[in-house]
Amino acid sequence: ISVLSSYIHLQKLELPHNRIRDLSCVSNMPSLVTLDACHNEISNFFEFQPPKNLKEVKFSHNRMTKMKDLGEYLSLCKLDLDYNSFSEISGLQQCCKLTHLSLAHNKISRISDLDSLPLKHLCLRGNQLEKIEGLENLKSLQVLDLSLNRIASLSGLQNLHMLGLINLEKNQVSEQPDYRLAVIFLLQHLTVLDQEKVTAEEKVASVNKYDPPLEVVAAREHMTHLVYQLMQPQVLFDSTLPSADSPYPMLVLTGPQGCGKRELAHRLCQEFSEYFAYGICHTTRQPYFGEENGIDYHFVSEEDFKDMVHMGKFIQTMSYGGHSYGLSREAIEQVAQEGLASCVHMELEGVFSLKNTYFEPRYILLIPTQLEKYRDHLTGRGLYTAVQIDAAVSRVELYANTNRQRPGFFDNVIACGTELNYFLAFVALWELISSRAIILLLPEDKPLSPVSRSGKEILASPSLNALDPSNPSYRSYFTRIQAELSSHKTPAVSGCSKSDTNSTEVEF
Ligand SMILES: Nc1ncnc2c1ncn2[C@@H]1O[C@H](COP(=O)(O)OP(=O)(O)OP(=O)(O)O)[C@@H](O)[C@H]1O
Repeated sequence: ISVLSSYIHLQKLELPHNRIRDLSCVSNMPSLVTLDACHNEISNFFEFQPPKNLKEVKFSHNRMTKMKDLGEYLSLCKLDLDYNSFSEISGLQQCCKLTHLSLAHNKISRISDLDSLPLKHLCLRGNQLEKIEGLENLKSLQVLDLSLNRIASLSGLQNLHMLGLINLEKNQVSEQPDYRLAVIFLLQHLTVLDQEKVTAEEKVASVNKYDPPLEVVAAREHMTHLVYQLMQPQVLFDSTLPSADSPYPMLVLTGPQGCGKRELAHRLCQEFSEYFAYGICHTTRQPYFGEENGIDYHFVSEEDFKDMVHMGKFIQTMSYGGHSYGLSREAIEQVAQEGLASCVHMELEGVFSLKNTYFEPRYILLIPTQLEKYRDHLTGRGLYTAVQIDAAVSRVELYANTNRQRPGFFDNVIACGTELNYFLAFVALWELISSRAIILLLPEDKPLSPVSRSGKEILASPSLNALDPSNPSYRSYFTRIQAELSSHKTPAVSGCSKSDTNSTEVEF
């Protein structure tokens, strides 16, 4: 084809299906924009002077073995090198306009050197790849074909946020169970996987499998307990039986770990002992110093807990910090048989679960408003590792979000977080209950006030002690803040309001 050397104005050159070995004539075509030399016998890679505007090159089905630096081919946008014998990707770093690259059916065993490219389409079908690597920075990648390789894992696919189409057919990984759902979950913008459209159902199923929303987890958990319960001989829990007009009264205090809800629950049951008793949950964690079995929790082994689940004993369960927690039907029934309402505390997931049951508790959210103080408080307890503290603090936003996004999900919200706020939270709770704003279903004939003492006496109680679970009397901690209180007016803290004007950090 040396005769073509005189065609110096050529912009488009198509030479497919010949026996061409030498393309040096292209050096005389400075205006060339597209070059198609596929199905030839070329073994030299780009052996010609770079035409300044060369955008598209097709060299598929040739005999090339080694890539070289294409730094001078600055306009290159599309490069088709399928069906050659390349074993390595190299020399493309400077091709700052390369958006389409195809190297299908070569002998490439590693993805390399593509980092800085603005690639939108990449095809490496039919190579010898064993893992997905070197793609993390290809933020513009929209189409990726890695089919017919030896890829065994999906790792390396994360961060490809623009990817809409991927083909991983004929790799080991595509044989794995739930492979489709895993890919769809990793690549949230995917529309086509392995040449099949991704359906809306698959998208929902993938999220439900790998990051299920709280409702889904709760629904599954509820179903499990219900099925196990139905498999047992039926026992009538008559004190808590649902009835249309008066559901059994229950109060659930919820909020992140160590926010003070447990202390408030105990305190409430002390002060309103004619109305409330503490619903004792089961847990598989070890008791902290000062905690008593049958008062704070029923402390049980993992095995016993599992047995209880299988015997349908629980209304709800939850895993938190590597331990299991559960509220049993019997715990509630015991309180109910004494003619009392149950007061329990639990994490948000527990609330979602309870909402599936026939119980109709009132839910009060206690939310720390000042994250740093909450963190200090958890640290000061000396019970938690840094990871546990981070986890607890990070969950505050989950509570705040739930409250913001689901009006009415909690019956009341009380700000807490500092010791002073714990006190204020109690006062708020006390006011809510006294005014019957939350427990609407308590018997009307009982006068609603703290049974033992007046409000002032509660504050002045000498028996009250520090807020520290390792202290045996930590359930009463109010004296410690008395001094602080004397310099404050008792504010009217009510549900859904922020009690502390300085506490502006968490919006709920
Ligand atoms: N049955 C349950 N379902 C869901 N969450 C529960 C249940 N029982 C307890 N929890 C919650 O699990 C978390 C861990 O409980 P644990 O008693 O181990 O923590 P803690 O450090 O003493 O904190 P807290 O003072 O909030 O109880 C707490 O937020 C607690 O309210």
